Amino acid sequence: MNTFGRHFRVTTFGESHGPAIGAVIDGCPAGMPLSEADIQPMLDRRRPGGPLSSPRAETDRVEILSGVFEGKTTGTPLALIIPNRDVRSHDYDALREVFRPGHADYTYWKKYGLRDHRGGGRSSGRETAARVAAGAVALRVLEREGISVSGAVLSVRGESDPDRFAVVIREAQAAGDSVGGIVEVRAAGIPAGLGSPVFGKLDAAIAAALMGIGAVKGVEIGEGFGAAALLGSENNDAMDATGFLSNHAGGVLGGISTGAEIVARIAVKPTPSIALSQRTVDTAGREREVSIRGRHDPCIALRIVPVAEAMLALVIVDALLEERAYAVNDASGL
Ligand SMILES: Cc1cc2nc3c(=O)[nH]c(=O)nc-3n(C[C@H](O)[C@H](O)[C@H](O)COP(=O)(O)O)c2cc1C
Ligand SMILES: C=C(O[C@@H]1CC(C(=O)O)=C[C@@H](OP(=O)(O)O)[C@H]1O)C(=O)O
Repeated sequence: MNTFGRHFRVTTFGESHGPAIGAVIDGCPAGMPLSEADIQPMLDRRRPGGPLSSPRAETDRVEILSGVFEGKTTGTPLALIIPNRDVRSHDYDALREVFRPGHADYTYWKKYGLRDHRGGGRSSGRETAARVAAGAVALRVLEREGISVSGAVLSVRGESDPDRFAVVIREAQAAGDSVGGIVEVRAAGIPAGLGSPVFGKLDAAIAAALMGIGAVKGVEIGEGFGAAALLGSENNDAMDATGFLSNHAGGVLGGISTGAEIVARIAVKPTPSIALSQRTVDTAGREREVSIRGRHDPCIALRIVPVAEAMLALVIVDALLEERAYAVNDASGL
């Protein structure tokens, strides 16, 4: 499955070491001003090449190929393309027959009987550039509705002082290792009433979207796992005439938005590709030792923030457009 959403449908395409990656969006409302300049800043936030990320030098320049006429969306499919500029695929020859522990090599091999060993093909975090491009378009739609999305790294390997993140990451990297972290995403300005009551609950859709990002191993909404240790009187969000007095629910009750901020957190695992020697097997089932070279993120949590924002934006825009599809026509008098 390479398509996400029902009303604002996003298909991503491309491999990490292919000529390009990109996204096709079907269902974007017509008449919205849109240019590459609306998408590029979010892609720049995700781009590799920073001091604490993979040194792969990608410019990640997006081009809109279709769906915009005279600066406005036409309501027809938007095609966004991002060329891959720095693949260096031969650096990955040693991995052709070896499964990297913690990566998707073994499962792709078992499922498809072949695999693109050059940076993992579509299992690469590189694919998330395409999601971010689509998410940036979703955010343009949401902005016009007064909805905003933001994200932040809460901790790295249990350390919650942002001034210590770089130290913790560099320490692990120097030892040939990697670290994980926790990231929070929020959406504000959400109207009450988005989502479905039974199947397709808004919180379920958010969890699936966030868990659908590589390296995400846990999702919680609002109080999340912490709610299990609270009393009902502590966890309930009491109300007065002005609205909710707290937001333990994280903005969703019964699968439907409450109108309060949506708050979700994700647990991001340590980067699987590490320089330390690890035991594995090859495609012939022989036992091997592997020490992974190449360009890898020492801490994916730092890079995942715009990706998580993009996925949350895609869920919300989809729920918003679904709501519009079923909206009562007040003018009809029915
Ligand atoms: C933005 C981003 C960057 C990533 N960078 C790397 C990386 O440099 N090296 C690596 O081994 N995995 C990296 N990953 C993680 C793998 O893509 C992921 O662990 C792999 O596909 C297996 O999927 P799973 O962890 O969800 O089971 C990255 C993921 C994301 C979302
Ligand atoms: C290229 C990106 O991240 C990549 C994600 C990734 C992985 O295994 O997920 C492995 C590395 O790719 P390669 O080994 O081909 O350099 C990262 O650089 C990107 O985020 O744009």
